Amino acid sequence: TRSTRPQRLLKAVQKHATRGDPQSVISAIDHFCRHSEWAMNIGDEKGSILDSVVSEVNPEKVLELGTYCGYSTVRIARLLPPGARLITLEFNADYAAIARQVIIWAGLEDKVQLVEGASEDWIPRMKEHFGIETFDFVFLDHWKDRYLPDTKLMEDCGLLRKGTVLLADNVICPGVPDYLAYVRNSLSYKSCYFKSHLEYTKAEDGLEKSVFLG
Ligand SMILES: O=C(NCc1cccc(CNc2ccc3[nH]ncc3c2)c1)c1cc(-c2ccc(F)cc2)cc(O)c1O
Ligand SMILES: [Mg+2]
Repeated sequence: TRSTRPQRLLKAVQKHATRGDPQSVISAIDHFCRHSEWAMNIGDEKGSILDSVVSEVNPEKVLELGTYCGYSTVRIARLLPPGARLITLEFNADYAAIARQVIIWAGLEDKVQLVEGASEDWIPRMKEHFGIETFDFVFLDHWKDRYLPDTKLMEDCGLLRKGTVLLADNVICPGVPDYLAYVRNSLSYKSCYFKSHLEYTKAEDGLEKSVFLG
């Protein structure tokens, strides 16, 4: 049967990127998505904003909600200091299988733990299962109707500390209005918007950066 888009994206990485070279993996995926098939990676324009926020935070403990093919996982993990750890959650088993291979091709498997399952099942288990106290940085890029409930769940589970940075993709397109209203009106967050474009297109999109104030 016909291959899937994630399978074709992985093939492009294995054909054009150099093993162990994260930047070449990023470039190969961006080239594939611009010139062959659009895919819902954060992309190079929003990806540069992600890079600057990660570099500013310099996190030891990172949570990513929504791995997809591992593009943003690679973008984040390549910037982490030695000993830092990224846990990435992916509900879709087919996406997870591709992402594992992309992360290995980039040579970042030692920094990344990819967990298959739903955020609502795994967020309450972060402490006992992964020995995580709190996260320094959380990247939200999963189902858009889960951003708000999962943020509240992370608060309730004590996974956020004074200064934890949340960065949310797609706050304009597809949009996460309930989440935006919450982080922008809550006294527990300092929030700001980074205007950009939907990956590989001219449509408006952006990232919302929200610092938890405790
Ligand atoms: O919807 C999006 N992404 C989320 C998503 C989507 C599908 C499947 C999954 C399954 N993965 C999953 C689910 C639940 C989970 N719980 N915990 C982990 C976890 C993981 C996740 C998205 C859409 C567009 C977009 C599409 C079309 C268009 F025209 C414009 C824009 C652009 C994006 O950048 C996007 O990020
Ligand atoms: Mg996204």
